[in-house]
Amino acid sequence: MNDPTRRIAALADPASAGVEFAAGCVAWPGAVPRALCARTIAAMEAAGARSGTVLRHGAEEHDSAMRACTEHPLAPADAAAVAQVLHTAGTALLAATGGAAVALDGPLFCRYARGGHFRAHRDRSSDRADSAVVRGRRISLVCLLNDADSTPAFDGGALVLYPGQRPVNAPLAAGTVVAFPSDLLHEVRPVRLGTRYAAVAWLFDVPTLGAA
Ligand SMILES: O=C(O)CCC(=O)C(=O)O
Ligand SMILES: [Fe+2]
Repeated sequence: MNDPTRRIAALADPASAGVEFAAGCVAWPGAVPRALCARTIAAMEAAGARSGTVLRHGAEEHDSAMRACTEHPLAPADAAAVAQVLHTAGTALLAATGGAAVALDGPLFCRYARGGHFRAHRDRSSDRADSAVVRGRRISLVCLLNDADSTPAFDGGALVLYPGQRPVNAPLAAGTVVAFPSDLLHEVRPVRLGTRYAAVAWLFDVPTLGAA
């Protein structure tokens, strides 16, 4: 058995465990143990698949020119450990920047086959037709579950962020958690070979739900 607890504890201090690779963007290498990555990929392959959508003015649309991947709904028990690591990482980043009450949306477990991609977009919406959860997104969290050196492996599929003048490639190795502001422009470049597996989640502002 792997021991995610030890890794989560290491995330409690983002300054020591995380690397700020661009303004406001932090990576925690090895936050999700490799064995958990492999188990999650197996669970994704065993789960159903639906083609990925994009949210436009309150509606989920299929647009494979914009986003080509499949989403795999895992049983809560299979998703829980990865979700907890993503939640802990996002909370650590928010704590460092002064955060409000937030909750986790996701994770979504996404599979990008050869040619799969997600063109430049922002995860946080300002369209009032979109849900409060999407309008309230503060921190985007991504954990790649495999990389060029894993089995299965893939090539291409870089996560490129646009925090300033120059694009920045997120340091995505299997098990690394990357956190960045949800209003930051970013894209997943096309997968050239193999299959890319990733977990994606968002911390969103609870007050924007209007329930408080
Ligand atoms: O898989 C990734 O690296 C990021 C995916 C993404 O940007 C998204 O799902 O919104
Ligand atoms: Fe995104």
